[in-house]
Amino acid sequence: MRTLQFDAGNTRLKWLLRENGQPASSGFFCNTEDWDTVLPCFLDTVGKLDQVSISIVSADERFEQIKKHVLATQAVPLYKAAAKKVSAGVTLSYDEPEKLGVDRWLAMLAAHATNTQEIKIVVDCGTAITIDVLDKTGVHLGGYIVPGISLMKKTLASNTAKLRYVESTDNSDLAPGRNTADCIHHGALVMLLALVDRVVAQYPGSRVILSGGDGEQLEELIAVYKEGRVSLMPDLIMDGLEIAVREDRKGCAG
Ligand SMILES: Nc1ncnc2c1ncn2[C@@H]1O[C@H](COP(=O)(O)OP(=O)(O)OP(=O)(O)O)[C@@H](O)[C@H]1O
Ligand SMILES: CC(C)(CO)[C@@H](O)C(=O)NCCC(=O)O
Ligand SMILES: [K+]
Repeated sequence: MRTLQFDAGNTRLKWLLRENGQPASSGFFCNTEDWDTVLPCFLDTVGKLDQVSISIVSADERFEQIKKHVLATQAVPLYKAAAKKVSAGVTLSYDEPEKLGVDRWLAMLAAHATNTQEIKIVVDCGTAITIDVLDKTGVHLGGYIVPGISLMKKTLASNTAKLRYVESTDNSDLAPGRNTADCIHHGALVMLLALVDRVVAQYPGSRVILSGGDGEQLEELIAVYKEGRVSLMPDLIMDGLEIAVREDRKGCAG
């Protein structure tokens, strides 16, 4: 069984190829690339697939674009995940589940499936940063949406005369900056960490489950990391996508 998974975010289209459920290879395309050129090439070289599944939070046209190229190159079912009120032991707090970003939903499914009997603080550090709180029984208590690190810095650059966008330098330094670049970069990190630490402090004994493009640089900076209560799970959304497909199959069979 060969499954190709896509996680289409607002910055990148990530893919993961699984052989019999196990990750075999992975990569990404940037949203700024010409997908009409890169996707057909990629789908031609990836080999025969049995299934393609997708989590998408970027524009609907992007889904149509991926679908067009998948169906043109592979005779496979394409599964598009959507948030639900209840599935795989997770109960969503939204009255309108379809309004929740599917990436958040899938991250919660995968976090709950770790089965650790702890409150989970699911932190996904992508273009936007989302924090979702799941109680021990899988009930979603709610969440937060804030700009991601790059977005915070881009916003400063595009709304001021004297600030320019700066790439991160020494990531783990949280000291007050002594030049503009450090003031901006350390400021973004401290803001984000203050938020995460504050949410964690509200739920004693909770576990932080961390994912997304900027997840790794935050891991060791989160206060409860020292207590062994941070789990970096880079494939969180893809793991959630596996669970969602499995649950949907069960639903069809039953
Ligand atoms: N190779 C890379 N290309 C682009 N961004 C990267 C890369 N590696 C790390 N990043 C960081 O990852 C962040 C984007 O994270 P990610 O790729 O998870 O976002 P995304 O999936 O597009 O976002 P989202 O799912 O939130 O819409 C950027 O802010 C950037 O700092
Ligand atoms: C917040 C993002 C952009 C994070 O990728 C995504 O989950 C999304 O577009 N959500 C829709 C709004 C919501 O989740 O309430
Ligand atoms: K994401």
